[in-house]
Amino acid sequence: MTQIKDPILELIDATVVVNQGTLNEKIILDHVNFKMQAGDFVTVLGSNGAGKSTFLNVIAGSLPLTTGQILVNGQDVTKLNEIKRTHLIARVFQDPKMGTAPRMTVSENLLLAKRRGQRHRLTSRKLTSQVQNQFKTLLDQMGNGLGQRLNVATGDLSGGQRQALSFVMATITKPAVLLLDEHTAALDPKTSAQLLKVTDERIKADKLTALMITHNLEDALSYGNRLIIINAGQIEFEAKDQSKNKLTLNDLLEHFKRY
Ligand SMILES: Nc1ncnc2c1ncn2[C@@H]1O[C@H](COP(=O)(O)OP(=O)(O)OP(=O)(O)O)[C@@H](O)[C@H]1O
Repeated sequence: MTQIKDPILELIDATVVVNQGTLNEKIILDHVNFKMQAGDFVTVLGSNGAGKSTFLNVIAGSLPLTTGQILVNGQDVTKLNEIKRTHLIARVFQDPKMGTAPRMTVSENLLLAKRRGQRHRLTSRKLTSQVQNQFKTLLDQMGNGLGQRLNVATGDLSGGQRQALSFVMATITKPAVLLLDEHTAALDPKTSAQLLKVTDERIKADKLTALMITHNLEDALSYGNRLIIINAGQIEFEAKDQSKNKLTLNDLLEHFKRY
């Protein structure tokens, strides 16, 4: 008998209505039911305005649900705001400037990230050589010279290095759920491909549970064990494991023709 594992993330009838009671009232997340098991890596597709960021926003807690529930590791986090969810959920945005403090050095930013969700996280900026070495090892894995720039102000990094740092910061505490919001979209093709490769390696190595929004259909096919398409605030299509592996670019293009 196969054992059914408890989900890491669960959305139950998750709904967001904006401008309620006005002429502009609109359902932007429409009774979404969704579960992720440990190690699931879901690529998220959808046209502009489909509701992809809304989906990630409600999971992160930056947008409250109007009705419904969100559970992480079985804990009801529906009423917790974004800050109170940071020990469970980490996010990397499209803009390399988000998520890092420009005047702080690379290692100071990493130290803050390492202490995320802990009390007294601002007590000291001092780094032991052990922690410094740990940071260097992590950054060297990014393969873009970041490991040589531990004492450089983050604002002086290239966009690609800064985005790689944001990714390391988001994953350093092995969050229960990792949200990637088009995190490679602002990078040139080579840098983007490199960050995607290490993203995939880290998700697999640490068995992270991750959602990645992308507009790149090939990336959505190449990465992850699940793929979803959001339209009008609903999950309209889902493919998993073998059925995802069988999907082709043409299948996705056909799907998008309907919108
Ligand atoms: N706080 C809000 N108040 C009002 N409308 C909102 C709010 N947040 C999102 N919307 C609307 O909800 C719809 C979905 O937006 P969302 O940003 O989730 O789409 P998206 O799929 O991420 O689009 P894109 O690919 O362009 O980033 C859009 O029509 C948007 O204008």
